[in-house]
Amino acid sequence: MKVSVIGGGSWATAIVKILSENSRINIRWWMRNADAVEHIRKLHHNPKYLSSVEFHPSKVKAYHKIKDAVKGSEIIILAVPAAFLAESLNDLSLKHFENKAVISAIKGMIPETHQLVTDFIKEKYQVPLERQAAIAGPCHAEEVAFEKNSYLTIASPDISLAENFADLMNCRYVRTSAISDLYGVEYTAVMKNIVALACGITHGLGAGDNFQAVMVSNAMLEIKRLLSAVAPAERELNASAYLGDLLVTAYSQFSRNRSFGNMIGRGYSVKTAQLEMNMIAEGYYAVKSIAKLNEQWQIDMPITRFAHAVLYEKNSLKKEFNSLKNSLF
Ligand SMILES: NC(=O)c1ccc[n+]([C@@H]2O[C@H](COP(=O)([O-])OP(=O)(O)OC[C@H]3O[C@@H](n4cnc5c(N)ncnc54)[C@H](OP(=O)(O)O)[C@@H]3O)[C@@H](O)[C@H]2O)c1
Ligand SMILES: O=P(O)(O)OC[C@H](O)CO
Repeated sequence: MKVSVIGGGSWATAIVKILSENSRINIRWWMRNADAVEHIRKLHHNPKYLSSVEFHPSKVKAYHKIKDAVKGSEIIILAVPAAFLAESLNDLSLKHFENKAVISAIKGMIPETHQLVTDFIKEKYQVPLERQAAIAGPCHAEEVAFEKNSYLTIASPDISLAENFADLMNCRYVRTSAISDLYGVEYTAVMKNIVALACGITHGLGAGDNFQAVMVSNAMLEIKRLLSAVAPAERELNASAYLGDLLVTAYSQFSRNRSFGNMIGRGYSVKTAQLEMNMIAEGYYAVKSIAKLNEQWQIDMPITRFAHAVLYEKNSLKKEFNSLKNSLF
């Protein structure tokens, strides 16, 4: 089976590693960086992300032209930050997606349209949601590189697609399961990045573990209100695809969003924090989309409101922090 992976960052690299464990799969891997493609072809490592991971050339072929990477594959996995997805897929048209399953590994929203990734793919490339799935769960790329035990949940309205893809990703150190709650896991993934960013900001401002625990508990309630309003369904929010994903991002040393927020809380500008990070904090873009959508939804979202006020309204950090403190319980 041929599987295309779109993206050259940490998560794409981790996904290629996981899929390489499966003897049934050949991987066609696209990234925008031509030098990195050459490096992988010659030296079998991604030079910039998870560079210790080695790829077997008979299993993994790297491409710089996206049309070559998707040729003949049955599954396309999207693993670029949401802000760069439209640009990355620019050379593809409807025919490149015909009869293929599309799996989103992205935990963000399309900034220009404020769409979930699967809605964007449905609208632009006419791939119905039943042919799409999302990869969810608490799993940092860096830990995949070290083969630390991890759990992923694959969500699709077509449960057999979710189960089949979950089966492909199951390996010695990754255990997978399948659910049907596509929108639920996508919105949760977007929200947990916003929450981690806000946790980072408050930590940078001097808040401790006590406050963070209150933030995370309130965040679960914020997520619950959001999901009840925009994607009502029966779901187990304590499952690892929801609560677990929130916890790992809010607490892990590997969290980009938390680190980014922490720098903002310590007084860095957005530009400086982005330069310092060298990786993408999805939450930065997601805050803007969720705040915009909430102008219509009108859901009580104090943590999103706080992050938006600090990042986009340039309000006083201290004033916004005080107002956040008064909104939590
Ligand atoms: N990292 C994780 O542990 C993890 C886990 C689960 C889900 N995710 C999700 O996976 C998605 C990808 O994140 P990531 O962690 O792999 O990101 P990352 O490691 O920060 O890599 C960023 C990627 O974006 C590309 N990029 C940067 N600026 C760009 C631009 N202006 N135009 C086009 N491409 C650009 C980079 O290409 P160059 O290297 O060429 O600059 C690189 O391939 C995100 O939605 C994230 O939430 C990540
Ligand atoms: O945990 P972070 O902040 O690195 O976010 C990246 C991904 O969204 C993790 O799920």
